[in-house]
Amino acid sequence: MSSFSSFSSSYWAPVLAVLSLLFLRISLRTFGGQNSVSNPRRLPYPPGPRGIPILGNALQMPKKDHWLTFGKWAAEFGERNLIHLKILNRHILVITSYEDAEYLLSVRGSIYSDRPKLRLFRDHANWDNFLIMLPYGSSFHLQRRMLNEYFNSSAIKRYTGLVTKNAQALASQMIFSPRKFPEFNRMFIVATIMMITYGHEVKREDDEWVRDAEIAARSTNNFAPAGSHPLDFFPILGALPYRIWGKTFVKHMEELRKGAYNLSTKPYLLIRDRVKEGIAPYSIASHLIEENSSSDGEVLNEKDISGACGIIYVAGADTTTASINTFILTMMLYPEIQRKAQAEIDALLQGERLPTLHDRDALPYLAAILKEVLRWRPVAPSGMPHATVEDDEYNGMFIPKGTMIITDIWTMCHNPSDFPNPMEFDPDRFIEEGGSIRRLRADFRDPEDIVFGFGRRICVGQHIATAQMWMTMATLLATFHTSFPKDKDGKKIRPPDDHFVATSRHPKTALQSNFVPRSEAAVKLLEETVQSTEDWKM
Ligand code: HEM
Repeated sequence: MSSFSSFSSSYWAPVLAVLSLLFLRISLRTFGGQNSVSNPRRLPYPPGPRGIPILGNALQMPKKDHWLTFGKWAAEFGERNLIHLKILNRHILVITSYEDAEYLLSVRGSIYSDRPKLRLFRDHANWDNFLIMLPYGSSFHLQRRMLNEYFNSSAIKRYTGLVTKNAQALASQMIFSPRKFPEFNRMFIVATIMMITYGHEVKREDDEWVRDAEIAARSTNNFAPAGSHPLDFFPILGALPYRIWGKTFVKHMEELRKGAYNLSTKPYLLIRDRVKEGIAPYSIASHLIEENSSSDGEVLNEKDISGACGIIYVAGADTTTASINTFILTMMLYPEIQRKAQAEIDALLQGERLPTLHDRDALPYLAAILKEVLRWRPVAPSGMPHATVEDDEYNGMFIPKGTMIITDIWTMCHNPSDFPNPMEFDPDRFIEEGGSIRRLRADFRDPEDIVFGFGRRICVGQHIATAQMWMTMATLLATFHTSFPKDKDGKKIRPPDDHFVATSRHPKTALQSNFVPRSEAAVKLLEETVQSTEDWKM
């Protein structure tokens, strides 16, 4: 799901024409309802580019890759690493430094943990129970507690067998279908998610559950960037019939509503029936249903259970898949780094077995590659917006209630003071070597503290995401060499430079890569391991 609200929707043209004629600034405040500013000490807003009356900075907002513009603005205006923008009645604060993000979103978390009101999604399309959309309140706390029980750093140990099995299954597919990495990467990441969440086994590429979820996740793209439709700015417009926005809008709204149903209500009802019949395998959904069932069979908190389970696919599939694709891209771009990682694995395993998650601490160079993949092309470059629930003052600046907070993860990950030569892919930046000792440096800024967001809304799935990434990376490195494929003239087929511009949206074209087994022994070991692996049970 697109994560940032800007002002590029085509729906705005007629609205603006009417607005500029009809609305005075004061009436914007009345309709928007977000701007009841009390600033008795008349403190300044944080610095930022100068806007124009009524529209504010709307026309300066970049159409794409806004994080790059934020970085430039930070250098120009943001000597304090904060940039203030205003679009119509909405205040926006962009935070470009790790320290400020950590302080405001964690230490002052009681003020900064709301989400902007994505009214189109929440009020008009039934996405109101998905954790990622929830306001900071009781449902938010309940769903965080629910998911934390299954995804905290120690809980995810119970998925070790499943994550390992699926990484090995992915690698074994590369023996026969070396050109289909993107498809199988996605399938096996989703297989883990579906098994953990619903106990559903994904066996084929065209699995019905995956297809439904995929269509549902895609239906959000018609309204990207989320929060940018006139309905989000002026809820009063919601009283008008949808057809005033055109036929396509009506169709896209139907798809969005169906998407919400297919992602949360449909699988929930199915698992609830199975629990009642006593035939549901253990899963997050079945366990939550059992935990919340009263003695007369009624299930409490149904909306929260279905929302918490539904968000796992939306938030976890694209992000993890895209990160692994970025890893493959870096291995093709930097073959010497690939060889160094393989040498580290070979030295530990001696070709006698495949890696397991227990080997993580013993392979510091691989850990460094994982961190560098997350940093170099963060999949959520401007995070998910937070919002403030009350007025705040920070370093002599005023931050009004209802301000949308953008964490500019891209700029933080490319800050040259923390990461010298930030555009270089250089895992060695995290490593110290001396004699026969190689270990992760203790004194570096850890990208894992940035890319998963901040404070009370920090990513729920960060531990399972890095476990899936690590396991896939280690297994592929142990068994295959990957390189750019060549065209009929022997020229390397490289994706365009902006292929992985780092959003969790899908890449423009499928990543082509050429997987060649490192040796016959590696293939034999892989096949034997896959055959001897038993079905996984939670
Ligand atoms: C490499 C993979 C991933 C990355 C980089 C990532 C990154 C993020 C970021 C930046 C946020 C926003 C945090 C904030 O608001 O400050 C987030 C939220 C979230 N993530 Fe992830 N994520 C990843 C994988 C996953 C997975 C596998 C799951 C599922 C288990 C997941 C579940 C969530 C949920 C539920 C939220 C919303 C939390 C809330 O609103 O309170 N993520 N993630």
